[in-house]
Amino acid sequence: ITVRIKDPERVAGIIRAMKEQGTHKLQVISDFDMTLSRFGCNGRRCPTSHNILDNSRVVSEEGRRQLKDLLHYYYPIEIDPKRTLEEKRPLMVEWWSKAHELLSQQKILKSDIPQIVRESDVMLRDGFDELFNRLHKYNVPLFIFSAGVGDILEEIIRQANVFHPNVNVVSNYMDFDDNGVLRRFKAPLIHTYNKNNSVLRDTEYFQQLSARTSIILLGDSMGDLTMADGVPSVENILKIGFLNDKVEEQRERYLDAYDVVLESDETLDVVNGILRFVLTET
Ligand SMILES: Nc1ccn([C@@H]2O[C@H](COP(=O)(O)O)[C@@H](O)[C@H]2O)c(=O)n1
Ligand SMILES: [Mg+2]
Repeated sequence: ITVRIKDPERVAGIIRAMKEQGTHKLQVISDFDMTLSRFGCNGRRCPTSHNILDNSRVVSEEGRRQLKDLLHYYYPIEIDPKRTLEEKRPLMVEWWSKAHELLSQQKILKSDIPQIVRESDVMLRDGFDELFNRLHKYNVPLFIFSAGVGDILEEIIRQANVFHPNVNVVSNYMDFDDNGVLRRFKAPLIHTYNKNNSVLRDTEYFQQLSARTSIILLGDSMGDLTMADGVPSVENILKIGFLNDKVEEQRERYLDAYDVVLESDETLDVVNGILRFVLTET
């Protein structure tokens, strides 16, 4: 595990200020895939919430092949450090739209979801239970803002017994017909590079987000950095980034953008350590 911090004094100052502001001012805004869930599973890539569906038995062999082709074409674009966000955005819309269209042709049942998740290889990062349970104990909202599939990620945290009432999710949700068959995905489409105010301002969480001015932001993509942009008067924000892929090429950019950068870390230990300090009275 490597923890990299460009400006350690600044980070210490933010953490101290968060503690002084108190529990009632704090919220955690987190990405889901590859941030709360693991990137590596026993030497292989862990599935994202999309991949869980893509690889499941409810998708035909041909469908699986097409979804994999999309992943192999668009994922390198998603993480390409040489392309600008402006270049990437329309391509991400293309990827998500094509994938959602393919999934919607597969006759996936709402009632299949618990089994699909149970049979998947998904793993939450070590220490997830400590994180979710501590935030619940201290009544700190955990806002999960994900470009993944909301129905799948909710089921993952439900099966892990940590879907507490302080957890709210904004993500891409499936739209089922009266027979419980997937027909389409609900709007707005959330992809890696529109996780910002444009999506958030129409959600019921917008008001709640506004009152909590100390923010711990957790992400793994450059697109996750704008997840807190909807909060109007942020006083303290600590951005913690998991640098999972193309580590050497992306290190400098991550260090410029995130306050704390975690490399080769499949745990939530650093986040838990900070929360332990911020949320206790000593
Ligand atoms: N068809 C797709 C589209 C996206 N992905 C991956 O999902 C991740 C986005 O979800 P977050 O919870 O991290 O916002 C992102 O890493 C994409 O690579 C996918 O696997 N399949
Ligand atoms: Mg992610």
